[in-house]
Amino acid sequence: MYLLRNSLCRELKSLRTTLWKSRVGFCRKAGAPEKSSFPRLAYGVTLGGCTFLSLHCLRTRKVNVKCEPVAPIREIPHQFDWRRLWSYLRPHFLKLLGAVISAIVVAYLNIKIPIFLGVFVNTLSKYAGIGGATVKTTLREFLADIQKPGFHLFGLYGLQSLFTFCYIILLSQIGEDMAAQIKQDLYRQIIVQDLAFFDRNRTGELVNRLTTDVQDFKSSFKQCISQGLRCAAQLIGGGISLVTISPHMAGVALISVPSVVLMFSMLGQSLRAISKKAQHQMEKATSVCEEALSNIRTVRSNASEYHEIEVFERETNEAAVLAQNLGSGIAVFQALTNFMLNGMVASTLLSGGYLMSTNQITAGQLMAFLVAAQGVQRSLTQGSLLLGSMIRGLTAGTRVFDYLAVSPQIPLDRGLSIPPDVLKGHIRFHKVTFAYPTREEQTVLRDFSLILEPGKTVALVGASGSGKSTVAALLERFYEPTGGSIELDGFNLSEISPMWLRGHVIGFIEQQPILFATTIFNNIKYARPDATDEEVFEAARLAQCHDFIRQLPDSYDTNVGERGAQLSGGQRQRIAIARALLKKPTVLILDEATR
Ligand SMILES: Nc1ncnc2c1ncn2[C@@H]1O[C@H](COP(=O)(O)OP(=O)(O)OP(=O)(O)O)[C@@H](O)[C@H]1O
Repeated sequence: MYLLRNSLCRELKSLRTTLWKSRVGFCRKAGAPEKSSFPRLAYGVTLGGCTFLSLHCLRTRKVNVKCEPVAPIREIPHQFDWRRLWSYLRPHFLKLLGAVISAIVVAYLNIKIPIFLGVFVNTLSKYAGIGGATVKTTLREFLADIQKPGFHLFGLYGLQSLFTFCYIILLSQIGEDMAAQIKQDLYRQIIVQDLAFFDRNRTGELVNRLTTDVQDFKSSFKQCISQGLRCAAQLIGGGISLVTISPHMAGVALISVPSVVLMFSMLGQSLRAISKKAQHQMEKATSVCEEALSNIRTVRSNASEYHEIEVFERETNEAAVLAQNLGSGIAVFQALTNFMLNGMVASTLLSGGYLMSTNQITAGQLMAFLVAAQGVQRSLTQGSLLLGSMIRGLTAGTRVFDYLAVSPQIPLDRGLSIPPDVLKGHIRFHKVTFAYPTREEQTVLRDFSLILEPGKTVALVGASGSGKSTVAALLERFYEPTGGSIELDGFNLSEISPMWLRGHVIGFIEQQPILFATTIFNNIKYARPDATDEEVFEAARLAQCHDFIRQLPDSYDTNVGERGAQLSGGQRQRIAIARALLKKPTVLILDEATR
């Protein structure tokens, strides 16, 4: 303990000396005269479990500005938000209209084609059994006769292909644009959320929203518009042409349609609930593997590989069972639909045969009727298949839109910034009370008061879990106090823009600093992308990491690996310190950054 304390003191002293030497650079940033600048440059609010004690816990004058208690995160809706969907579709309205019209035209042509096919077959059937005429006469007559119905039929086939091409290409463009926009909005929405949001939601789940859910939603949207629209139009049109060709046979054939529609709605409801559960479970399984893989060192050092495999297997098996339940539901639905549809065709043939035997309809009419009935049957089969995709899409869409509807309690860029000549770095915690939003029943700070004078190095000391990091987190405005107030140079922190505060005032080095999987140079520059190379090197020198970086084979271009895994813990911390120093912060917080 004693040694640890001494070594920490040494670290802090050396850092303080370095900072002292660099005071000129910091002064300029703060816009203050060079001589008096160091005091305002930094509070090293060193937050350590066993560091030396220099805690100012003062009861100070009453403040007027009172922080509002943190409101609970807004309840998110769980109904599909059609209005939001429309907001994404509106910019593509013309294309969507084009796609819808093309799909309807295709459906209309699909209805018309059997009728023209019937005429075509009737013309062909005239030549059945002609053997006495000369080949030449027969061919000429045949060509003259068949020309018109043939031209119509092939014309319709051509148009059908053209409009199919149109709606597919238009829907593909709309779907891709919309998915990209949703992804971007979702990412923008997620990344600005309060830390409480990230305390509540696992990374794997969030990544799932951005990838799988958006993908599912897009595919389902495209399918529903193209096939769904075509199915519906064909169903209606097919029904009309069946009635037109033969009302009697149509009556027999369409008898099963209402029951299929009824089944659609009844089964759809329960299938959607199963789908929601299955997707949630799949997400859970992904989170498990994401967490294990991203913390592979911890898994390995605890020899927990087999345990992780077991957990993953359990979660995926559960997901598979739920997915199978969904599949079974869809299978039952499709089997019933097929049975009804086949029954419909068989009864149509029976009644058609009878009508033909009594000369009430021609062979061409029966042919036309059968093709139209087949179209209706195909539409219903496709509709039942579509149902699964639609359920998946609606569930995924609901989850994506739910997240889009969540707004952060602490908007990132709203609030005031203190002019450089006013900014001194005087900090005051006044009777601060705080409980983490995810654990409201546990008060971490109660009536906590603290004054931090500019130019002082203050250490907070306390047992593990006593709230030292929490003080730093509140100063960073990661969370809002539930009571009391925090002031920076007399301004209530809750009125100050968090973005400005974190970007210009506070340099924060976390307890376990994380680096990005890029070069050391980029990691340091991350804090200030506009910094010059020299400034980056200078920050590294201040953090005493310049020398060891130079000794690495690729020097500043060394890739640090995922989360900085290819560096030692101490090296990671020093690079994180350099990153914080590059901002030339007015207040520097070291949360046991140099253990
Ligand atoms: N994100 C969080 N959500 C809920 N509770 C939290 C969260 N972070 C910390 N806590 C709880 O708040 C209390 C204070 O935690 P804090 O990290 O401030 O302690 P600390 O004094 O910095 O501890 P240490 O010296 O071990 O770093 C602890 O009981 C901890 O369990």
